[in-house]
Amino acid sequence: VLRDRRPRNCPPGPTEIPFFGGMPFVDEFVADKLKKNYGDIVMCRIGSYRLVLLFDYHVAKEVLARKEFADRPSFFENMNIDDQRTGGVLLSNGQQWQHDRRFVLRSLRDLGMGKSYLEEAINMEAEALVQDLRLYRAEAVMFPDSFRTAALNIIWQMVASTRFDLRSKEVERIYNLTKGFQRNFSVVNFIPTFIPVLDKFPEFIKNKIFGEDLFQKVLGEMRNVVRKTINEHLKEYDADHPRDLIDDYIKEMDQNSSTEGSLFRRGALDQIVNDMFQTGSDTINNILRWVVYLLARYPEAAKRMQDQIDSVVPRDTMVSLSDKPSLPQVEAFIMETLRYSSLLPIHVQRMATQDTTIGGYFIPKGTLLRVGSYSIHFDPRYWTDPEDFNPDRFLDPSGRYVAPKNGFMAFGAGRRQCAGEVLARTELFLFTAAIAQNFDVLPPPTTDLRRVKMTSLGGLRAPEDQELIYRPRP
Ligand code: HEM
Repeated sequence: VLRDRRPRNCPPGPTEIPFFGGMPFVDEFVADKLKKNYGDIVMCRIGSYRLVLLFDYHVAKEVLARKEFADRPSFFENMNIDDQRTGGVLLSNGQQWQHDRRFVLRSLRDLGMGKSYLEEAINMEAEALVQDLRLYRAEAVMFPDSFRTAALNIIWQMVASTRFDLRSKEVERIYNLTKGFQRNFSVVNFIPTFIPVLDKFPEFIKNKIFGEDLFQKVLGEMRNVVRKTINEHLKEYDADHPRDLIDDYIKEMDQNSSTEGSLFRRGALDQIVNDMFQTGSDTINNILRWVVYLLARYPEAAKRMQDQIDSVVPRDTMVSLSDKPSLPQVEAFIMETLRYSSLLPIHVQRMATQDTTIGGYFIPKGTLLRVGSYSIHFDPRYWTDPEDFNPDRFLDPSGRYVAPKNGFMAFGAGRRQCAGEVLARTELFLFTAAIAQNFDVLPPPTTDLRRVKMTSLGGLRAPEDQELIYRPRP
């Protein structure tokens, strides 16, 4: 207990109980209270770990770029489906992470991230989405399943050359797997991770109390889906015609098969594909929920966007990336959606790999680190009237789009900045433009959208399920 005492000159924070720690769970509201009580750099205990939360943009940007904060926590490896548990991008560290991240960025770029091939694929999906929304005939419906399928289709086409029908049942099955963690897991499941002594309990007790077998079951199901897809690719692989990210990787494995210690390994590929699934579909699905919710809640902003689209693109033509410079209203709406939604309100954990300091405070090795992007995005030091949804904040007096200089943290920063940012922004632009061009999104008559609560499922902040009307524009 004595050894466990808080070291001197650590950042301020709530009282700790030696050995057991402090708070079990931090969401954006808890984080906001911590910021109000203790300032921009706060330390709290989560079980046996110490966690530093950063709430100031400049501090966060500087710290995220540092080498000693580039790692994810070591317990992330428990969620890795690689047999060596070191592969992939999101959960891994060190040489294998660098290697796999470089491969993923290169492969996504070669497959068209930000290029016309990708634009075609996204616009095909956007067109299918528009057709699907028309099928509801302006009746009030909950957020449609087609959002999640369209999102999954883009990443899955790049990774595995597969596209699903927007109402496919197969997608529901795959998607439920990626949601499995979120739906089935509460903070209780992670208690043994944070209080390692509990990990020594007998298996049946851990299963009963902490649902550990459920965790392994979901992980196993994901591993099966991923492995089946890769095995099919291995059978069909043609070295002269690589089709997608999996083929690109198989090619590298082939070419490096005689190199001893090559990091191109089957297990790493399993986890890379899993990463793409986990990071590439639900993020877009949830940000699309935000887009339609905000279109319905702020009809004046929607109208300004629609008027501009109509003045640039004929109604029967899809908006393209080359129209972007002429559509600052769309760009501004998207930036404000990213700020206002703060989709990842508290970013993915990093971990200090050595004793270090932040803002003059001592940070011991092994301390977890998270950035409170929700607090940063609503910080009056960087944003005027931050509680207002106001796309105009990104437009200059002549209506030109102006990128924010400070205070924006939606995709993280530094070495582990979101690997799919370009893809996400491209999807967001084309999907938002397609929906606004084709529909007036409206609340059902007696619904007050200001009352809609936000959920934080799996760490993604989004409006809870909500009926909206997608009325085709005349
Ligand atoms: C609006 C959508 C998205 C948002 C707001 C978002 C945000 C983020 C954030 C905040 C991080 C953590 C960065 C850090 O630790 O500093 C991250 C990591 C990551 N994102 Fe995204 N993301 C989005 C969409 C995507 C998409 C579509 C992909 C698909 C490829 C993707 C792939 C990844 C990966 C692979 C990582 C891990 C990077 C690493 O650890 O090196 N993200 N994202």
